[in-house]
Amino acid sequence: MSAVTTTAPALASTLLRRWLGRGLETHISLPLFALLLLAAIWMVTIHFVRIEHGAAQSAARDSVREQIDTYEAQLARNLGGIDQTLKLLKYVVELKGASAALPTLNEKGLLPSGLVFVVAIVDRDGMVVASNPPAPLANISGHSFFRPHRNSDSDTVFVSETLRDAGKNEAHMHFTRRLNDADGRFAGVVIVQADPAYFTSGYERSRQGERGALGMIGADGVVRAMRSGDTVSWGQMIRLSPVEGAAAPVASPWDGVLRHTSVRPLHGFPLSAMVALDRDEQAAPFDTRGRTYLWGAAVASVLLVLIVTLVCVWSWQLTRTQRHSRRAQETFAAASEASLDAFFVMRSVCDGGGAIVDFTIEAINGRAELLTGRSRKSLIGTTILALMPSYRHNGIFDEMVDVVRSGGMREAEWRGETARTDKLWMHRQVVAVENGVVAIVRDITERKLAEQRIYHMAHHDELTGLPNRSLIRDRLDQAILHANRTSRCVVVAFIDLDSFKLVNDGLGHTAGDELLQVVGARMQGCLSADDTVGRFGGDEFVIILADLGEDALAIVPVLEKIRQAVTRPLQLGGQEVQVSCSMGVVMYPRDGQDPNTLMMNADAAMYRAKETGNNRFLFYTREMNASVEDKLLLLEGLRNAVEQQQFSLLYQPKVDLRSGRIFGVEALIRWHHPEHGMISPLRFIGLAEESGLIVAIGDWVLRTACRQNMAWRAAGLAPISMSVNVSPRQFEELRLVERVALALEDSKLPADALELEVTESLIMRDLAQSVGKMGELKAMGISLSIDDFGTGYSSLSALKSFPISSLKIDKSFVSELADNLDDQAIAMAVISLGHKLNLRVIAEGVETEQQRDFLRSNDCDEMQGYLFSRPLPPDEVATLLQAQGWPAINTPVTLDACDVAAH
Ligand SMILES: Nc1nc2c(ncn2[C@@H]2O[C@H](COP(=O)(O)O[C@H]3[C@@H](O)[C@H](n4cnc5c(=O)[nH]c(N)nc54)O[C@@H]3COP(=O)(O)O)[C@@H](O)[C@H]2O)c(=O)[nH]1
Repeated sequence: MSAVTTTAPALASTLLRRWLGRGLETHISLPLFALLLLAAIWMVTIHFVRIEHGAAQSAARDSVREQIDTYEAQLARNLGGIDQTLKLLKYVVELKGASAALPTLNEKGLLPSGLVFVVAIVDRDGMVVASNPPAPLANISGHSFFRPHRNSDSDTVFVSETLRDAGKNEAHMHFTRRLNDADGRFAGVVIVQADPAYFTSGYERSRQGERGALGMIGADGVVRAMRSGDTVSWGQMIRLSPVEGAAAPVASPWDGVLRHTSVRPLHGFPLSAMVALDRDEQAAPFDTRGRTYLWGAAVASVLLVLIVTLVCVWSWQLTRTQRHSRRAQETFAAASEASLDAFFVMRSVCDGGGAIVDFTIEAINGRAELLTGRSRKSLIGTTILALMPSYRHNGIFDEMVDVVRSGGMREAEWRGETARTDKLWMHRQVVAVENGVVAIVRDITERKLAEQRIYHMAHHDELTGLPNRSLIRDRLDQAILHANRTSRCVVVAFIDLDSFKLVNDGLGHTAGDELLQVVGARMQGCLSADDTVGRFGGDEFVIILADLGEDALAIVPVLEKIRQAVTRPLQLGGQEVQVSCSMGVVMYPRDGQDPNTLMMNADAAMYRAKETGNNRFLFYTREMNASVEDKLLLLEGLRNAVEQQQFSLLYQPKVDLRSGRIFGVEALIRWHHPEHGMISPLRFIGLAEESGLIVAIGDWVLRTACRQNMAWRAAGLAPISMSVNVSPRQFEELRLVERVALALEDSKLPADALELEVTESLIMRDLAQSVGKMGELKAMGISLSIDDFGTGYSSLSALKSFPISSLKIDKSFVSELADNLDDQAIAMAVISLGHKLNLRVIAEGVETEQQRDFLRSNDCDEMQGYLFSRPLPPDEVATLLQAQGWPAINTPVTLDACDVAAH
């Protein structure tokens, strides 16, 4: 509530300020001003119109007065003359008689012109007795002008109404006086007859206009003569009081037209003079001026309205644009304040020639203060080069100038250069605005570091931190490019650790990992910063030495240093371990033109180094390529062999050392190459393993061996066990258990007649998983045996957990049993160990009787070797079994060739 009460006045004040502010806006203030101006214009105009109106009335009044004066004088003269004639005529008639009067007067020249007036003498009976000009005798006693004189002895002049002459188109007025005889009795009348036009001849069109009127009115209100324009009229009844230039025009009774009218009685006559000026005609000049004023005001008003409208529309648009712009600026300011980006609004500073020499900071946001470590106050007005002198040389200033010149936007990332920002990565966006640029700067350090981390992870080996295969390849590409540009050489060394497998399998993965880390670090320690050592995979390393001369021998000391560094003993899990390495060395461009060829050749040289005894480096030679090519050819052939069923199995008997009887056989594969003849599994099992072909091949071996065993049984031979070798990849394959079950099911061989031989190293790859899988197989009734026992490093505790039934002493220990005390000790230890774990122990590779005797005397359970039998085809195994006293064979014991691919 308090918030409401406290904010209401503030709101009202804001609204008032905004309203006043709006009022100041042109499109609002200008119309108000224009309204005032319009009112003023019209007030002045109306004022002038009124002045004109007054002037018109005043002028009309003056004119009427003047004209009535003139007209009155004119009438007075005319009427005076007429009356004088009447008086004279009366006098002469009364003196000399009617007949002599006119001649007397004519004689004296006292008669008025007969053209203008008709003078007549009428006797008491109304008979015209004399006239000038002469006229026929007539009686006028019935006329209106006769009776008043007969009935009254008044000696005043009588003015008759204007009458049209009978039978004529002419009209006349009659001015009469009474004639008396000597006794004063009525003796007749003297008459002066006049044309009414005679009394209106003073009409001036120029002064009275077309509709002005001038005339003479009888005291009875009847017009005697009146002219308006060209028309002379009479007889109208006009009851007008005598007026002297009335202030206002009045409607004329005869036609209703407004006229300024003046009526003035004529002294001595029952007549009045009248002048009436048409109001419109009189006011015409003034009205014209008034209209001019009005037109002027109207035109001025329209112009004013138009101009104001245009200005208002323009102003409104301008204001709207400004308001939008202001809102946009406010929004921009608010947004920029809230933004995580720093904003710098900068105006170009130009020299006299118009070239941009600097930028002045005009506005910034809070983020910009944080970024620069300077206050807004200190930044605004500062030039960018004063703030950041380095921008002149690092391209940023040139970029800003370029943005101003060509418009648009530029963006880039760069590393800070000030003490405050030298650890920061920033992204800038420079955008052209009017008279300058806006720079939007974002701190992207976190993103950059993340990118670097991701890049490092993607390009480095997690274990050793060394460049991984992808970065090795990249560095090699760069080194080759550089070598091409500078005509220099690059050396690539492919390094494989000797006996790493022993450490890894024997001491565990952790020890193996540690070994790789130590060895990697030692190799790195032998090289300069420009050289590269990377982990290619497993226990393989690659070294790239760039920018070298053509003398390959010059790098021998480096290679030797690496070899010695690797072979230095190290402590792993409390044990001193020593490994060596074999290196294959190639030189670009001598040994290959591209990275792939170089790597392949280095690999070939490394293998040759291994073949020739390990712990050495060998430079690549052309002949080494043959083995690589061989390998490729072999792989190709192996694929064909799978498709074209080029395999067969031999079976090597396993003999009980105590009874000397065969109790089982080991299935051993053979490849019958169509061109190269028989190929040893020693040559192709590894390749099949590498290529994955071992899965299909192993499956075929398993099925064939099971079926063969059942074939012997079907032939009536004694049941024996069948041992099948399972390679690591085959063992790890997800469907191994399923495949074994299928082989047993298809062949109907009892599970306890099948033994799978796996190596120690295979189990140790993933102990838990291996033991689990072995457990599943054992649960099916299948036996498991550890092949080549003694060459790996299974711990006793691990060995205890293996669900196996026998150990096979590797033939490398058996071969020198007769002379080598170490081998004897190992063989005896394995036998003892096996028995302690309730396992049977079998020795392989027994070739001599001494070996057999040693084994027998040391309680070894079983043996296998050339001494008893080489691996044999099925029928020969059958013969051997038969020879042991089993019944004669009555069915064939050799299986048809089986389709590997079909399985
Ligand atoms: N995964 C599979 N591996 C197989 C399969 N078949 C064979 N192999 C493995 O190939 C290696 C070589 O086998 P091979 O050439 O068949 O040699 C075996 C025997 O011929 C040989 N042997 C047997 N007795 C003696 C002897 O007295 N002296 C001597 N010098 N050699 C002898 O030993 C090989 C059997 O070894 P092992 O398997 O360890 O018992 C070999 O590693 C085979 O395992 C196959 O189908 N799958």
